Amino acid sequence: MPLTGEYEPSPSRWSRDQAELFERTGGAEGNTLRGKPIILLTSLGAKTGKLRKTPLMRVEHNGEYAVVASQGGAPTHPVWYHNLVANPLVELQDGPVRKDYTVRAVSGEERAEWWKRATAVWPDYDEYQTKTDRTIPVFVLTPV
Ligand SMILES: C[C@H](OP(=O)(O)OC[C@@H](O)[C@@H](O)[C@@H](O)Cn1c2nc(=O)[nH]c(=O)c-2cc2ccc(O)cc21)C(=O)N[C@@H](CCC(=O)N[C@@H](CCC(=O)O)C(=O)O)C(=O)O
Repeated sequence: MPLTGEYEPSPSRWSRDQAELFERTGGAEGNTLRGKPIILLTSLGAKTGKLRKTPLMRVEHNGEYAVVASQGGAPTHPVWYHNLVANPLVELQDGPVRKDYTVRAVSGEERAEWWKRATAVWPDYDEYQTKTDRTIPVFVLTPV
């Protein structure tokens, strides 16, 4: 059941423009960052209940995805992190395919496994982790 609500564009122009181009073209355009594939995550705002759309690196394995709340190694989590904690039902669009997923934060061995997959796509995640004391959260999305 797709998420319903009013879309609230991100104040981050870079991310908003890519999210809107990706969605407008059914994932045919705006689908990479420095040549690496991205996905579009739609989450429900933890405070506003509005639909938030966030482009993130595409980390996929056997139909599940991981999203990494890195925000470039900033000292705080990206705000969308709080949406996934509060509302662990999201939509993820990969190319033209958009599906519903349940979300869970992973830790320990499972996180290490997904972290390896994530850095295989986007090696910069390792560098981001050296820039901050916070453990960068990794969420795994399982199709509903
Ligand atoms: C600017 C801020 O964005 P953010 O949610 O912190 O997310 C920051 C970034 O992670 C986001 O811009 C990502 O898209 C950046 N980004 C990646 N960011 C990552 O963290 N990881 C990635 O792998 C990643 C890849 C990527 C690829 C392409 C691209 O264009 C951007 C990419 C934002 O949208 N703030 C809103 C609030 C958004 C929100 O969700 N509000 C909640 C409240 C949440 C709460 O505070 O409880 C609500 O509506 O209720 C505002 O200030 O009004």
